[in-house]
Amino acid sequence: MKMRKIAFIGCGSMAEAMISGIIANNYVQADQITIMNKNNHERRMEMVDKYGIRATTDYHQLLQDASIIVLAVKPQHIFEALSAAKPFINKKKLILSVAAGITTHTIEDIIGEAIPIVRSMPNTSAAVGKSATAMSMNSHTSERQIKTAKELLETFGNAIIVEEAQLDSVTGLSGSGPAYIYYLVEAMEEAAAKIGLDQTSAKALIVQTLSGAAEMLQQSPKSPATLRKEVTSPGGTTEAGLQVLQAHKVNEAIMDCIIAASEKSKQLGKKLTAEAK
Ligand SMILES: NC(=O)c1ccc[n+]([C@@H]2O[C@H](COP(=O)([O-])OP(=O)(O)OC[C@H]3O[C@@H](n4cnc5c(N)ncnc54)[C@H](O)[C@@H]3O)[C@@H](O)[C@H]2O)c1
Ligand code: PRO
Repeated sequence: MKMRKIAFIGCGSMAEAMISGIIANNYVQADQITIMNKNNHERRMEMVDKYGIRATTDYHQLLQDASIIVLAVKPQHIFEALSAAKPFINKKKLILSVAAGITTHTIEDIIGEAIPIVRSMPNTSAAVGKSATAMSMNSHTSERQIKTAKELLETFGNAIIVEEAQLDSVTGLSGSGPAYIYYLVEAMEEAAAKIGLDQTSAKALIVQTLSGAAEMLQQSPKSPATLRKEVTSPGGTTEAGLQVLQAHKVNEAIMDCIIAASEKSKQLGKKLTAEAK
């Protein structure tokens, strides 16, 4: 177990997903994590009670002993949060941002100092230790700090290192990705009800189907297209279903969806960079 202290600026859904993974994996003791949010006292207390972590409303208290500062506020609140935190940030502390679209350059500009920054994009499956995370870092981040950040991110899933320019694409693909899957499941549940299946049976069948398909994709050397063809008997039921997806151009819709999300990540970054100047 590491002795370092971790401060979370922002304690919403992404921070909670990360904290639960960090604690479940004994990366640090719960009381080495301190959180702060904007003004939601109840939420802070809920997190303290649930995880045994600390909470504060004071930036000095939050950051004075922290060696890792996790930035987990919405992109539009980064400027405000970092401006308040700035007096307590120095180059000995590692900033680990999860904010969509916000570049390490923008963070450095707001702080006004050359500090180590890791920018990452996890997803909410961190809550069950299954996040697909990508990370990149600025040139002030040491090898040791890169290792530290990767280890921390790996407490709640897989983490890969990418070029920072690729992080907006990662955001559109896997950062937002769980939502696309949940959207699909919502539709599958509605369909199941329409064709006469009860909710409990439908949920069990859908979840096992998803997890089985994910396991196949992981374990089998076959491509997704080959695996799809193996389910699709000529003239059979799957073919009848897939024809409807093709008629609705669902593959194009999915591609457009991921492109739109990654474009939005780029725009969020540009907007904040412009505002920060
Ligand atoms: N939710 C996701 O699926 C997901 C996935 C990957 C990355 N992210 C990124 O994580 C970040 C947080 O997203 P979220 O979904 O957890 O949002 P959220 O709205 O659930 O949480 C945001 C938190 O920031 C706090 N906050 C706002 N302004 C603040 C300030 N000035 N000082 C301190 N705290 C402040 C809020 O009180 C809240 O606790 C975003 O930047 C988002 O891009 C989210
Ligand atoms: N959730 C955040 C958003 O929707 C970032 C990736 C997933 O902006």
